[in-house]
Amino acid sequence: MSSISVQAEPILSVRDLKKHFGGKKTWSGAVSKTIRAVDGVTFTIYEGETFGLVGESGCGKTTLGRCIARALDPTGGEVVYAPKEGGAVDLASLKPRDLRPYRQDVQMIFQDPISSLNPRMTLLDIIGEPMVVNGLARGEEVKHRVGDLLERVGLRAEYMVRYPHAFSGGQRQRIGIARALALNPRVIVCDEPVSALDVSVQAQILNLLQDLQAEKNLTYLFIAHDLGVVEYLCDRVAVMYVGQVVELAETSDLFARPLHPYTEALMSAVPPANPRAARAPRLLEGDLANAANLPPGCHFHPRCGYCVERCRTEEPELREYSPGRFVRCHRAGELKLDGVAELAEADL
Ligand SMILES: Nc1ncnc2c1ncn2[C@@H]1O[C@H](COP(=O)(O)OP(=O)(O)OP(=O)(O)O)[C@@H](O)[C@H]1O
Repeated sequence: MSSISVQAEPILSVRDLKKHFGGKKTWSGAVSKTIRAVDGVTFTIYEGETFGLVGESGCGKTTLGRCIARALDPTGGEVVYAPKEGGAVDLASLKPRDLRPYRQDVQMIFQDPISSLNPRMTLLDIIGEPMVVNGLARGEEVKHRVGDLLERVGLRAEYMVRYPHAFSGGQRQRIGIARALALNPRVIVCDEPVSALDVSVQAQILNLLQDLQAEKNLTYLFIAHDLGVVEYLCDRVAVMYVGQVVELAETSDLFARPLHPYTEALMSAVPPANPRAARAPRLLEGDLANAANLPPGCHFHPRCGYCVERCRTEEPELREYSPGRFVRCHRAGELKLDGVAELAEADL
C-alpha cells in the first residue's frame, strides 16, 4: 500500500457532484424517468494517494469516474482541480476549449483494454497520437517516447509496429497504461483495471501501477468491486450505494470496523483469512435500489437488517463521525458491525 505524506495537498475536490440520465421528453411527449446515477457525491483526494471507490455493479462508480475525468458532463456540482502551477479550477463547469489545458492531467484506464484500444491502430499510433495532438512531441521524438513508455510498462519497444489484437489481456492493460501515461498525467482514474485479468496477471499490473505511482507521484482514483484489491492498494476508500457515498474512511479503519451496514454486508462476502474458519457469509440480500425510483428514507433500508422506523422515512446525511471518517446512517456508532480484520481474528 502506498502511504500519502501528512503534508499532501488536495488535488481533486468533488463537491455535490451529480449525473442524472433521462428525464427527457420522448417522441410521444412522455418524460423518461430520471436515473440518479451519481447523486450528490462529495470527497477530497490528496496528491499521491490511492483513493478507492467500491460498491455493487450499477451503483454509479464508472459514471462518477467518467464525470471526474470529464469523459461525461456532470449534471451539477463541482470537480475542483489544483493544477501544478497553483490556483484551482472547476473541471465540471469548464467549456471544452477552456478544459483543454487540464484534460491531459486527468487520464483514465479502463476495465476492458481491448474495447478501449482501436484495433486498426498500431501501438505507435495509439500511444503516440495523444502526444502529437497535445503538442508534446513530433516526428522521431514520438517514436523514442513511445518506445520508452512501452519498456517502462514491461513491453518491448519494437512492439510499437504491432496491433492490439497481437497481445494478451495483461499486455493490453499495459498498453492502456502506457497510453494513459503518454500525456504525463497527475491523476489517473483506474476503472476496474484488473477485474478482467487472471489472478496471477492482476498482481503484476497492480505492482506496475504502484511502481509508477511512486516514480511519478501519481494520484489514483481506483474503482473496484474486489475488496481484497482495494484493501491491498488503497489509502482511503469511499463506499457507494445508488449514486451516493455511504461511508468514507482510511482503508484499515474501514476494514477493521465498518460503520455502515452496507459496508458490513459487502465485507461479509470477502473470504476469511483463515480458509478453515467456520463463518457464515452474510451475503447481501435483495437487489440494488433502482436509481430511477429510489426508496424513501435511507436508500439502503429495504435491505438493511438494522433498519428502524426512522430509516424508512428520514434520509440520513453524510456526516463526519470522527475526523476523516464519514458515514450516512442514522444508527452509525450505535451498531457493533463486523469488519474483515475482526472476523479473521475471531476465526483463529
Ligand atoms: N448512458 C446512460 N444512460 C442511462 N443510464 C445510464 C447510463 N450510464 C449508466 N447508467 C445507469 O447509471 C447507473 C450507474 O451505472 P454505472 O455504470 O456508473 O455503475 P457502476 O457502479 O460503475 O457499475 P459496473 O460496476 O457494472 O460498471 C446504472 O443504473 C446504469 O444503468
